Amino acid sequence: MFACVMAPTRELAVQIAETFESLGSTIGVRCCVIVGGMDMMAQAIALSKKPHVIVCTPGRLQDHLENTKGFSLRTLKYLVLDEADRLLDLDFGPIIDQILKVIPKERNTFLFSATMTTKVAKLQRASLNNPVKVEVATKYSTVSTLLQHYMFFPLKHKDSYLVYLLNELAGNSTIVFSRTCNDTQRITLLLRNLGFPAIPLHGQLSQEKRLGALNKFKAGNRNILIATDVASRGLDIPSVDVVLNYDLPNNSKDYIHRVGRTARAGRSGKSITFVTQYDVEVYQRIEQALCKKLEEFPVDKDAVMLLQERVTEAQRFAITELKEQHAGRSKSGRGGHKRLFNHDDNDRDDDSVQAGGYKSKSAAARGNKGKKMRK
Ligand SMILES: Nc1ncnc2c1ncn2[C@@H]1O[C@H](COP(=O)(O)OP(=O)(O)OP(=O)(O)O)[C@@H](O)[C@H]1O
Repeated sequence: MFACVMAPTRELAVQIAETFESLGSTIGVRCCVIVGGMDMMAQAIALSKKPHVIVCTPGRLQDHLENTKGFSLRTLKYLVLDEADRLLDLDFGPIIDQILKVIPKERNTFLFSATMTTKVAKLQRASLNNPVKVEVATKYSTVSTLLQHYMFFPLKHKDSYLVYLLNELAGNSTIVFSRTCNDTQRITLLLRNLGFPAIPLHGQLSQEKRLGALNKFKAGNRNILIATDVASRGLDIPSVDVVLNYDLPNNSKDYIHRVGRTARAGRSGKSITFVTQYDVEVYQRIEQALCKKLEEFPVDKDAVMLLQERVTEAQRFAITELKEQHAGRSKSGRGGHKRLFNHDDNDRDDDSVQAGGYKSKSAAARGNKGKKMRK
């Protein structure tokens, strides 16, 4: 083992491993990806073949260190932490501490992130000797090709504004960030009921579904990805035109990472952040961190209000469908399975998307009331 590259999400680890694999034959490097949600045994076999590089998420790496016979990091020369500030924070920190105890002190450590922690206690985790800091900018900066906007409206109209905006932006490849797994699923169902090609990505989907969603979005089969912050860091999808912050990010760092999913490598992109009466303070802190005031996105409020009736109806059906999914899960006797959404629910994505848009059971039951909304 030569190098270990760690990333906070499975999707990012897989992306990094794909880059190594595509370079592999040219540079003669064998890489192995070790992330949660995949078969431990297959990974153990891959590790036994002594790859030069492993790309991993911290939890699964720790799992292998503890349980896979013959596997250790004693010969490690390079440790890379991608999205290092995230890996060093409280969620992952204790696992990283454990891992660092079993790797050589004599090594090169690389920390990468668009936002880096200044907290000494966190940086101490990485046990650096003679560190060198390379900084592109001292403040949180975004690229000039990214046009950033906000929209301000009352909370009760949030879904109508989302639908209005997606109609306005039809044809663009868009990531919509929401705060919770449950709401991510609800918004997806709501949009599908209105004919939008939306697909969810969140931590309560199986690993297969998570990667499947990402691949469908990348391939353009669905051009609206509804995601939690699991998609906010590191993912490099060149086709993303727009980032919508349906819910505000928890802090300005997360804002930087989310909007960084568009306008990559010199391309242009757009971000629009939803601000309701309850979000003003957090939003102002984000603007302060950016050192700039964003422009309001122009909205035809009358057009938004005209959508309200159909959006309300679609909301009702989305809630019913969510309940159906929960009930289906209990009936199928998968009580021990702690996922909110079972595999069958998500398989419907393949079965039910037709040329005219998604047709759920509930949508089918109400006939053409669920007709396509997009222009
Ligand atoms: N020197 C370069 N010349 C041309 N393209 C580049 C160069 N460096 C990176 N790119 C391209 O820019 C895109 C973004 O690169 P990458 O994903 O490494 O960025 P990053 O700094 O990790 O971003 P983030 O951490 O915010 O996701 C990729 O598509 C990559 O191929």
